[in-house]
Amino acid sequence: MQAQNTASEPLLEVRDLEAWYGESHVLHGVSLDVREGETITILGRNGAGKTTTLRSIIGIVRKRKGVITLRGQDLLALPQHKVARAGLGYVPEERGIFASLSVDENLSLPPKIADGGMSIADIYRIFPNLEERRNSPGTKLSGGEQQMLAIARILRTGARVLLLDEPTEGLAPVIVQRIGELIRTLKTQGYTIVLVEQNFRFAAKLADRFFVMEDGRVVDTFATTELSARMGSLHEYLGV
Ligand SMILES: Nc1ncnc2c1ncn2[C@@H]1O[C@H](COP(=O)(O)OP(=O)(O)OP(=O)(O)O)[C@@H](O)[C@H]1O
Repeated sequence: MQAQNTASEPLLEVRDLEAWYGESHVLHGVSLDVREGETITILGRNGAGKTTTLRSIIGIVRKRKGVITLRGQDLLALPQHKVARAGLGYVPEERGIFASLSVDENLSLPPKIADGGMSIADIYRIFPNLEERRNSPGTKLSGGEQQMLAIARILRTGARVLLLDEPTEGLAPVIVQRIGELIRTLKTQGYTIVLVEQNFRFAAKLADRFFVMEDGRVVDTFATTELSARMGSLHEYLGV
């Protein structure tokens, strides 16, 4: 069947994705898709395979099978550095900033992968707290500041599709709120966002659609408008 219109076609599509760490078969057929400008959230218990899904998309996990396309381009065939160049930015759970370098230095280092990356001035406009800390080394930043710096670094590159792994983990509620505002700002600027979250209440305010993972598979998907009707089954999947 023909697609009805191009606007609803996925920008990023993952189909029947399987992945392995060595001999350990971890993903058993993950299927999900994200449209341009959309925010999706991947939910699931610890060990369900959420992080592995992001790592497989970005190409850190190399032993994979299935289909991953971005704007129709086959990402499975690309070496990792070319995946980033296709316009994907990944913020890992461990944040990956340079601890010994200052905020300014961290923001000066990311490679440009596409046009439209934010300037350092743009970054400081949306992260005023980072500007106040611009000469502080990464080690001296709070968890929330580190998270913001990790996201800011990706925004410097020009990536328009952001894969964010548990950005709120371990952060105080007031900082979680700040991260939520930031993601909302990015959404209004047209970024496409894949958010892995355990904090369901946080994700509920941001996502357009949800994908629920269990044992290396997507077992449910629904739009935010269906959320209240799904609460019962979600409690079961997530054990919350
Ligand atoms: N480097 C690794 N080597 C071997 N097995 C791994 C590795 N990383 C994760 N796993 C296993 O893969 C499975 C999926 O883990 P993954 O980190 O993707 O889950 P997750 O849903 O992101 O959970 P969490 O919220 O705990 O990070 C788990 O069984 C985990 O133990």
